[in-house]
Amino acid sequence: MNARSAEEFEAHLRSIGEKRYHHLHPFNERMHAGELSEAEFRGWVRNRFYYQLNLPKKDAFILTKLPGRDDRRRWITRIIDHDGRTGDEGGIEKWVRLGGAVGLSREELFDVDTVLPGVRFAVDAYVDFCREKPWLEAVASALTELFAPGLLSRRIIDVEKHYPWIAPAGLEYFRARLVQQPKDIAHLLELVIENAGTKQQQDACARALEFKCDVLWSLLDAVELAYRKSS
Ligand SMILES: O=C(O)c1cc(C(=O)O)c2c(n1)C(=O)C(=O)c1cc(C(=O)O)[nH]c1-2
Repeated sequence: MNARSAEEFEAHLRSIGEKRYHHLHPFNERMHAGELSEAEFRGWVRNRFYYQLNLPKKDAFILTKLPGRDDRRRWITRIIDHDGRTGDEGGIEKWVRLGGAVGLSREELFDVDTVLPGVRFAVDAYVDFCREKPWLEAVASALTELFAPGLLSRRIIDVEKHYPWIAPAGLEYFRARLVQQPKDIAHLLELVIENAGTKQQQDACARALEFKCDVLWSLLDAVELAYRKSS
């Protein structure tokens, strides 16, 4: 089979997100409708923090595999965006502030032994995927970011509207991501579309994106199951 054209390939990748991205998950739908209890919201922030903590690690695995210096120079900004550097607190610290806004201490957030088993399983699978797979597939697994800006914009609006007990300053993480994400998305698309030259490589990238949709979906499944009863 022939490889898809660049346009067809990108359209195919986007069609996967339209069907399988976690904006469709019932937990996210309830978040946007204002239906989450405080315990559910707090449970999400606490468990999603494990994902946040692991993003720079999986990006570091990918960094070691990227063949070109220019791409490594661009990729390394993803690690700094989360870990921060002098004068820039970074995304992990912003998530700690979100934790504070929903009543979670720094100690509770960093106590990763209490992360839900399903969340740990999903996030660890993502890190392992990025450690083990060839760089093209590992990079492609981040393509869920293509669909994040729409979700994040809605999240900022709907959380401010429906959850007045959360101080708006706690949402700074999401506002910062909206500024940072376009450069990440441009780089991801460039790397994947220019380097997946064969049908087999394109299919492997599509499967990586599907796998990542499953990671995000499973994370929310675990949170939904654990906290729904306590509400
Ligand atoms: O809140 C979200 O819905 C959401 C989703 C995703 C995503 O689609 O993977 C990311 C983020 N946020 C995010 O903030 C982020 O920094 C990020 C990095 C990555 C990645 O896989 O490299 N995904 C995401």
